Amino acid sequence: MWMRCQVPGGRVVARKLFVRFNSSSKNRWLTRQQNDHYTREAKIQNLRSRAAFKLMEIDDKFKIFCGNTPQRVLDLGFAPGAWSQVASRRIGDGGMVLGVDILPCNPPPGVSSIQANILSRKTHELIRLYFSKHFKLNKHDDIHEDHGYLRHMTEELSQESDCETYREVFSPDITPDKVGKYPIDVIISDMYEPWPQDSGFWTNITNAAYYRMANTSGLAIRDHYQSIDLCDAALVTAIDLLKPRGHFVCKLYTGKEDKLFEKRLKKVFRRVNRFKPVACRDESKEVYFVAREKRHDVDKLQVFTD
Ligand SMILES: C[S@@+](CC[C@H](N)C(=O)[O-])C[C@H]1O[C@@H](n2cnc3c(N)ncnc32)[C@H](O)[C@@H]1O
Repeated sequence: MWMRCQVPGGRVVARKLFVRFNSSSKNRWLTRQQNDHYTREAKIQNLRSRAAFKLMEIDDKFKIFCGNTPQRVLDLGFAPGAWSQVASRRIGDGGMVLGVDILPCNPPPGVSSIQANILSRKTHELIRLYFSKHFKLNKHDDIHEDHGYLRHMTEELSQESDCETYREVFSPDITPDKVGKYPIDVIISDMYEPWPQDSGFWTNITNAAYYRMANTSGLAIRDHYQSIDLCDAALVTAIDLLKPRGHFVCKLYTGKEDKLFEKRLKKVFRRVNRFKPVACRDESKEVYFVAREKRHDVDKLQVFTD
């Protein structure tokens, strides 16, 4: 496989990438994928990954989406896009789905996306702008060229400040608060390990290890703590942007701090359930928290004070 890399001095060169698989673990992985009912079914239903079935189960049980109401949905860690597909099929006509992922990924039809790190404040601003101004992030123009996302790096955006899209997004004459302080009805977060990437390798953020958040390591403790960080980031997003009575779904790799995270959730939401969909692999340490009916007047500081 060839990869484009930046070398000191800024030059971009092509380098051959050698990936060595341990053949027995590769075979085990391939056999598991081929025999997996959900993987086959995802292909048949034109869904981007088997993860779609987890969200379907969650929604069937907890009724997160209302088919007859146009909801605004934020999908954190959306790539490759299966949850966004489920959300956009299950919300009412006129609803909006925005996917955010640190990796570049073209969103499914009807979904907009930002390539951005959820740990960055700039990302929160962009999410708010998207939902309040209703601009389309995946249209093809000079900012979104080729990739269907808006880059969140300030310096990149300011280089584009002459273009029409920049003015459309950031011009002060459009009221950002068109939909109020809390513009989102549902936040879903499946953030964790990167999906296997097959394009977009040139992108700075993909190759900059510093920005990459997590990758399942098989070390339960490490996976758990990194997962808790991402869950807290998703919860902060919910406190800041989710409307009162809104719903929140969040994946967690279980461990020592589950109870602490659940306690935080209970300060923000009236109803909190822990759920492991049948579609999760048995050996997986993941569970989902389904938190419904966000409380009014949540105090962020108080939520994170134990
Ligand atoms: C398991 S995948 C999500 C699968 C997705 N729900 C679907 O149905 O297709 C987890 C995603 O979280 C993303 N992610 C991890 N850390 C992130 C961060 N700090 N900000 C944004 N996305 C992140 C990864 O890049 C990866 O694509």
